[in-house]
Amino acid sequence: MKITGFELRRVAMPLVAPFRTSFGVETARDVLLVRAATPDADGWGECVAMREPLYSPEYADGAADVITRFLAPRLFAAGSVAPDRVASVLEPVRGHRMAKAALEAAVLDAWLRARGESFGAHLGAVRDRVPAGVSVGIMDTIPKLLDAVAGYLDQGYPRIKLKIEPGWDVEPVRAVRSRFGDDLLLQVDANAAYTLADAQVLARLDDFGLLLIEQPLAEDDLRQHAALAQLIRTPICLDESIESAKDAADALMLGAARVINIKPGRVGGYLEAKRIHDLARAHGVAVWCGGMLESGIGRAANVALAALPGFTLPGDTSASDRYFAQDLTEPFVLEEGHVRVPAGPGLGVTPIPEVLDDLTTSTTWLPA
Ligand SMILES: CC(=O)N[C@@H](Cc1ccc2ccccc2c1)C(=O)O
Ligand SMILES: [Mg+2]
Repeated sequence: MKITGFELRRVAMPLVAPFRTSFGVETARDVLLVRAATPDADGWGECVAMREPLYSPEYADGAADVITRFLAPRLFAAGSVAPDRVASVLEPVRGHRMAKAALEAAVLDAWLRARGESFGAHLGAVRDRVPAGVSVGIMDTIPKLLDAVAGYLDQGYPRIKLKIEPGWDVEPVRAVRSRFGDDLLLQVDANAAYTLADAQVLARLDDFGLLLIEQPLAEDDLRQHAALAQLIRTPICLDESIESAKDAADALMLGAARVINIKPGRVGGYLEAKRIHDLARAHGVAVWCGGMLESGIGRAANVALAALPGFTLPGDTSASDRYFAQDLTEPFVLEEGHVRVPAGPGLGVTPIPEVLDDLTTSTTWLPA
């Protein structure tokens, strides 16, 4: 695929409500979008890096810089690049997986639009809609948490994920479980806030029949997660720790995880995400699609990925209005607890020009 250039866009998207996790509070999404310009079609990719390197070492300005100075030039120098060659062309540049994932997704989207093939069809989707879970932030009080959960259940969300941290864990989970009953699909996400010394507290969560506990320990604590797995009954799911299929293989072999949260940006792209899906499936291990508060661009690709057969748990593929009053694309809506997989060529969605222009804070054109 001949690339004539990449456009980098920064887009400021206010959140409908502050979103608090163990690593901080977000009130707006600072999105880095990549548009791949080719003679046949334009393609879009979303870089999921946060504005600050609080979830992982990448951050939006850094991703824009590494794309501008090191990644885009390599793709231009490679001449015509097929989507499944992008990762190997960029491999000599160490790390920067979220930046690389955005470029690969934009090239893949352009290539698929030119061929009239959907993202889902290309990845191997077997469903035309996927169940959508919702991630609920840390709240000031338990009554406020219960109100928020009640609101999401009223909207029809089939799975609730609660952010936890030391001091906000057993009691909120106990309150949600006792208020909404034992049949509620309920899980927690610590975003690496605990250490092995907290095993006793984490073991108290075993009483609540959780689907999983996500990333209780540090992202480089693979051995410690394997030790924790011997001390608690709740299945451990890894997020931040899994940056490649190799990491997934290590985690499964070590017994550090029984479930994997797949985030295409975190693992370097949708093609690596599919490889992790295939590996987990071969081991009989469930995966689900995580979320990074993506706009409709990243959300469309995530929903297509979540339609693969091994995605047997609801993901954080919430409707657009979970985060944004106005999405960049036609909004993803919740219908009987599911969101539809776009069926059109490529992502099947495109940014709404007037919305994009209204929310864009900067645009950079990188000519081939
Ligand atoms: C839906 C969910 O919980 N996502 C992440 C955490 C997270 C939280 C806040 C974010 C703010 C800006 C960008 C990415 C973010 C990711 C997770 O699963 O761990
Ligand atoms: Mg997580």
